[in-house]
Formats: sequence, C-alpha cells, structure tokens
Amino acid sequence: MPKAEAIQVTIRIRPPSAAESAIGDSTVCHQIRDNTLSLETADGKANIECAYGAVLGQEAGQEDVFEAIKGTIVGVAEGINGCIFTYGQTGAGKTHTMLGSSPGNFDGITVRAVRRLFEDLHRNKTEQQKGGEESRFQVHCSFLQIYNEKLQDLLSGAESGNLNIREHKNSKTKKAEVFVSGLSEYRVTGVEDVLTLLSAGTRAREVRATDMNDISSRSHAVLQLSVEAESMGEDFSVLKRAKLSLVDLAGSEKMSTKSVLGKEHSKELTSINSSLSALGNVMSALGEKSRKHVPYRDSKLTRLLQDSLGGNTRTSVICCVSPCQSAAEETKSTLKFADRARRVMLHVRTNEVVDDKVLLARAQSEIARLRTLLKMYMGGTGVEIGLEGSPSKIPRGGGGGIGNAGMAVEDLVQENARLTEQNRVLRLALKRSEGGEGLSDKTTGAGSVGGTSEKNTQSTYRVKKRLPGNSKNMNDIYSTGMGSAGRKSPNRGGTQGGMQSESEDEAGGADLATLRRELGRKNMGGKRGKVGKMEKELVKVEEEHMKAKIDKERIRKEREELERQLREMEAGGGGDDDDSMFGGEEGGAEEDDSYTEEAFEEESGVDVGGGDRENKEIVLGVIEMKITSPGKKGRSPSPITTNKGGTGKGKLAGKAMARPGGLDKPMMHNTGPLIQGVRADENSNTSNVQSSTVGAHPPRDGKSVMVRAGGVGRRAGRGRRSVDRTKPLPSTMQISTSTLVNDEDDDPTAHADMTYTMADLGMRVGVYSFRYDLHYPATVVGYDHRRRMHCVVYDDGGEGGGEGRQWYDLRAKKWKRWEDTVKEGKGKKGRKKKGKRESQSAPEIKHRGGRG
Ligand SMILES: Nc1ncnc2c1ncn2[C@@H]1O[C@H](COP(=O)(O)OP(=O)(O)OP(=O)(O)O)[C@@H](O)[C@H]1O
Repeated sequence: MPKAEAIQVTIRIRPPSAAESAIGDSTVCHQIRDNTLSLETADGKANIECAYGAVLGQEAGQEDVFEAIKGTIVGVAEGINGCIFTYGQTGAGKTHTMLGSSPGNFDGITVRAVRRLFEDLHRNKTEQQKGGEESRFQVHCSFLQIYNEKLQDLLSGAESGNLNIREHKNSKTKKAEVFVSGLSEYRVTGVEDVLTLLSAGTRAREVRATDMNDISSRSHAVLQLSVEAESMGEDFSVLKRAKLSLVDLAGSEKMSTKSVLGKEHSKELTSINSSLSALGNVMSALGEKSRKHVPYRDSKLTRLLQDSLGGNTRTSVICCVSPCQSAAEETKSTLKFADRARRVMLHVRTNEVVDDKVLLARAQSEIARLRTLLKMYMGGTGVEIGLEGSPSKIPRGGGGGIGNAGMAVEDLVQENARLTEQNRVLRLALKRSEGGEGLSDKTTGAGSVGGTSEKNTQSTYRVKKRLPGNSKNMNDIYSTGMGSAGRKSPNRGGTQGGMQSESEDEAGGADLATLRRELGRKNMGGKRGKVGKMEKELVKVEEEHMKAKIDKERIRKEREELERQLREMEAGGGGDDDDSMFGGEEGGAEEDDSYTEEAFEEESGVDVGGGDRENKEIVLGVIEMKITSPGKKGRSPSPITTNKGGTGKGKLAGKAMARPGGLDKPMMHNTGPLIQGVRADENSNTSNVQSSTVGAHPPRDGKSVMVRAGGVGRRAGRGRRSVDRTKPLPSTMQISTSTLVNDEDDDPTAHADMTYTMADLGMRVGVYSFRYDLHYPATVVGYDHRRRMHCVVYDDGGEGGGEGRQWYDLRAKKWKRWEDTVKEGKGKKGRKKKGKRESQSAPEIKHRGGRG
C-alpha cells in the first residue's frame, strides 16, 4: 500500500564567503534550533522564524547533512525510489553539498549516498544468503544535464545531442513513468565505479563565473542509479526495483543591472530562472489540496522530476542559503520555496514483484495470525484476553466457532496451495510433452524445476540446464515432489486429484454464519466492546474465506484447461509435426536431448555466462535500436532494427545503413577516452527504443581490447574487434548487436539474436538464462525445440501485445516475423503461405541483414 509522506526539507546555511567577509557583510540568517532559523529581512525591519525538517548552521559538515537526509536513501535497497536535490541561489552551496567541497573532491551527499546504497545492498544480500536464499543485485548509473532546456548525456561525449523525455507505461502499476530516451546507462559495481562516471560527467558539465560564484554550475545535473535486487528461495522469488536520483540544480541569479551580460550568459540565466520558477509552480500546485492540474510540462526539469515531485518517490530537498545581509532577499525566496516543498505529500510504496507463492504464504500466515487471535478471544489455550463470560457459550465443536471457521479457511488456502502446485506440475508435463523441455515457470520463481541446475555468473544471469528426458507418465510426474493428495492420478474430467469437495468447502461458511448469530446474541447481551473487536476479526475471516473460494475456482478452471491441453497433446503426438515445418531438412528429427549450454553458445554465439567471466568490462558507447513504425493495419511495428553501418575492417567497412524513418545519422556514441572499471549495461530497453551499451573485455595483450555489443548475454556473441585501448574509439566505428554476433566469420548476413515476447514462453522454449532487465520485466535467452531456433525474449510487460518481436531461424539463416512462425506452427496450412509471408517481410529482413 502506498504510504503518504511529505517532502523532507533541510536548510543549510553556509559560512560567509571570502568576498562577503572582505566587505564586512553582516550575518542575518542564523540557526536558532535544530529545525528553526531566523532571518532579518533586507530592510532590517522584520525577523522571520521558520521551522523545517532540519536546519544546519554554518559549522555543519558534509556528514551532518548526510545524517539529516539519509532516510531518503535507506529505502532504496528495499525498493523505494529516492530523490535528493539541492536548491538555492547561485553560490549558496548546492554543488558543495551535493558533489563536494572542491572540483574533483567528491565528499558530498552523492558519494555518501552511493556508498550507503551499496552497503545496504551487500548487507541484504549477505543476510538473504545466510537464510539459504539466492540473492543478487545490479545497479546502473546515468548522468545528464539540462542546459538551456536541452537534455544532454554527460557520459556519452559531445555527440549526445539533445535527448528526449518519453513516457513508459509501467505494466504492473499501469501508471506512466518518464524516462530519457537514448540516455546511456552504465553498470556499476561499487562507489568507485560511480566516482569514475562522476568525474567524467562533471568535466562535461557547463560552468561559468557569476557575481556570486567563480565556478557556477549553469546546468541542472541529474545522477541516477537504477537498482534491481532479487532474492530467491526454494519456492519464491522477490524482485525489488528502485531509482535513486541525485540532483544538483543550477542556481537562480538576479538579472544584474550593473554588469552587461553576454548573450550566452543571459540565455542561460533566463532558462535557469524559468525552469526554477516552473519548479516552484509545480510545488505550489502539488501543495494545494484541491489541485486540478500540475504543470509538469512547463519545463524539462519538472517533467524529468515528475515522478520524484508528485509520485512514488521519497524526496528530500536541501535548500542552501547564504547567511549574509546582501543575499537576504534571495534567502527569503529560497525559504519560500522550502515552504512550498514541505507541503507536498508523496505516495511512496515499495516497488516489489513477488512470486505468487509468496503471496500465498503471506495470506496463510495472516490467516494463522487471525486464528490465534480469535482463539484468544474465545478463551482457548494460552488465553490472556478471553471474552467476558463463559467462552463455552460460543460453540467450538463441529457446530461452528471462529476457531473452526478459521481452520476451515486455512484448510481451503492450504488446499489451494496444493492445487496450485499440481497445476504447476501439470504445466510442466505439458511442456515436456510439447517440446521435451524443463521450463521457467512463473510460479516457480523463474524456473526452478526438478532436475535443473543453476549457476550464477556475476549478478546478472541464471543459467538453466535441460531436464533429463521427457516423461509423459502422469503418475511419475505426480510422484515427484507432490503432497499426498497430488500423488493421485489426476482426474481428466476436472476436479478430483485432491480437490476439496464443495460441501467441505462450505463448512467454513457455515461456521462463520453460526458464529455471526452467536455474536449477535452476545451483542444483545451488552458486551459490545470485545464483541465489536471480535466482529471485525470475523469480517476479516469471512473475507479470507471468500477470497480462498474464488482462488479455488480459478485454480480449478486452470487445471481443467491444462488437463484438456495435455489430453490433446497426448492424442495428437506432441510437437513432432512442427519439426518438419521449419526448414524441411529437419523434418522428423529426434529431439536433441543432449543439447547443452556449450552447444547453445557455440551455435548461437550467445554467451550464457559460463566460464571465467568475472573480468570487468570497459564501456565504449551506446547503440540505439529502433522499432519500425506500425504496419498497414496498425499491427506489429516489428521488427526491431538496429542502427548499423561501419567503417571498420572487413565487409562492414564504410557501409552506413539507413535507419527507419530516414534517420541515417550514426547512433553509436563514442565515449571518448575509455572508461575503465565499469561494466557495460547489457541491454537497456525502452518501449520503442532500445539502447545497448557496447562494452569490451579487458585487454589480453595489454593494449587491444575485445569489443562486444550489448543486447544479449555478457558478450552478445562473437562480436570481436580489436581496438587500441590507449586511443579513443573512432567515432565513425559503427557496431550493431547483430553484426557483431557473427563478425568472427565475417558473415554479415547471419545473426544470432532474436526477440519475441514472454507471452510465448509458455510454449516450447527451454530457458538457458533469465534475468530481470531495467525497463522490461525480463529478458530470457532460450532455445525453441519445436522450431529449432535460439531466441531472445524481451518481455515488454504485456504492453504492445508482443509487437515488434522477431525470430531468427539459425539453420535456415532467415529472419521470420513472429506472426509467420505462429501461423506456420499451426500446421501445413500455415506452411503453404510461408513463402508469401516471408517475401512480405523481406524488406525488413534485408534492412537488418543487408550489409553483405
Ligand atoms: N557549507 C560550506 N562550507 C564551506 N564552503 C562552502 C559551503 N557551501 C559553499 N561553499 C563554498 O562556496 C562556494 C560556492 O558554492 P557552490 O559552488 O557549491 O555554490 P552553488 O550553489 O552550487 O552555486 P551555483 O548555483 O552558482 O553553481 C564554493 O567555493 C564552495 O566551496
């Protein structure tokens, strides 16, 4: 449940600057208590006293500031978004507070926050591992500035240009979230990595001298860390995601009447002041109880901070002020802003994806808690707070009683858990029948099916191995890891096999009804207080009972459907027909049970993460992949195409490719000097643009590095290209994920990555690797036995209905549109039309592979 909380406001009063001291500027702003300050107005007539979350005086150090705001950071590792920003006039101490006391000396909030974040993540991981859970996390970092209303990537060199803010609908919350399209994100493994990026980014930031500050930041800078932490037990998985935004705003500045400003300076000033005033207006609107419209779109700053200001983010503002008389007016206006900020209420919640089984376990424990509570009210064993009067007046035997009612509900919930497990096994049986595969099943927490083995590589991938041979013997299936009820052969007709009968099921309801009558009588007897409490508990139990019944019905239907599919499958002989549908040469081939992870890597070029891959990588740049515009009938904007072209060696040399929409400008960003010690972002997808960072493995010969393109797997295949690491990557060098995959063979027509949506996972895909992604809920690498294709799945979270997905047939070396493979998969009828459909999709195929 979202929790309402206010924006936390801290005021920091800096010491007088050398210039202020030199002119003997008097001190008019003082901290008078922990949370209160006083300010004499410029005319010296009034003394304002204001209280805020915290007030830090001149002597406060960086650690004191961190202590005051750390509450915003501690939730991040637990899945709560956090945002900290500094506000104030130019020279008031924002950059000092946020970044550090001198250029390059990062002793401010940012580095402390990042350190704390990693400490929390490591501590959680250790604790979870001690508790027998598998636990991992990953953090990605981006750094941008808003300068003259333009968004610029501070980590991608001068080529970043003007980036756009877009919206992405969160498939879980159904709410729009903003993101910056094309912004590079770097995988960071600790505070040192972030410092590397900070130094690179701050060097690229716009600064100039102002009247108040020799090195004044003329842009708003936003450092963002995206955190994903996952823990998995035997039958559950929990994924927490959060973003920490650390914002150093540019300072407001008075239009000087004394000095004539240069054109650039005056443009900056206007743009800074108007974006800060937009920020103030947003704060005002958010602070109004009966607000109708919040003008987020009035500036890039407010649009970008939209989620932090009025959404699901714990936010802290540090308002920096000068203590001196000459700045009293600006200090007053900063305090006004602080005042508006503290009125803003946020609705903060944990961003957590919990596997169904966890929810069930939670519901069960809640029922157990209620039961204990009710037993206590009834004066059962261990009672301390029994009902007044004789507990025996409330029937406790078979005739009713809350104890029995609670028991009945709990039984029902347990029954549901058992049946859900049976369904899972049935689903597994179905997959086995279909394709001889152990599957990643949502209910098992990304695929811990019996017989699989896993290994972790760094913190990103989980690799699945195949299940040993197929088994269609239902009794065998049920005898593995099932409760006694499940060991029965399932009733093909529907609801036996451990299903509770309706009359048993109703028993809980009967208990509850009897109990309600009894409570009515008690009420009449004048014992309103305790009876009232008991009634509340009773209502809860009734609700649980109802929910459990609904769940049961849903599970029953699911089971019927699974059994029906299994029957059909057994009658129809499984997926053998389909083998002949994809590439005639494979017709009738046996399932390749010995297919191994190594074979997968060998054939697909997709690195599933084995071996000694603990080496750090070097980030080189970003590739953008665009989805083409929707087709004729507004369907399927597939395929995902990558920016291509190249001026490197071999066949790729000098063949820049046109991109959809006529954009043939190269999109591969060169970071300039190579940044070492930062691992590449594997794949950072957005709803319609995918950005994959290009990374490289450390030099083996001391000088050259191996370049790889992100997309899938740690190296995304055999994308090897030797680059002299002592020099910047040539800006003309163009790399696309698919190019690199087969670059080793210098065969640009063949690619080994392909995409499709998670919705199809339930079909015939053996999962080799599974990871949570930044913008998409999941990325899966697998092998489709039926079609004999390796595939990569980018789950778009249900948005877009799976549009944009693509398959690549490795053997036939052809791209297929997903719709074609689906129709083909339905039988020979579909196959006849195959040629036609493939020719229809030819332009797209050519576009992607047409470098040769
Ligand atoms: N609390 C402080 N203690 C000591 N020196 C400080 C403090 N706050 C700021 N300063 C010094 O004051 C000067 C201006 O600070 P800073 O650059 O952080 O201001 P700013 O608010 O970021 O200004 P601008 O908006 O122009 O970038 C710097 O030299 C900084 O070191």
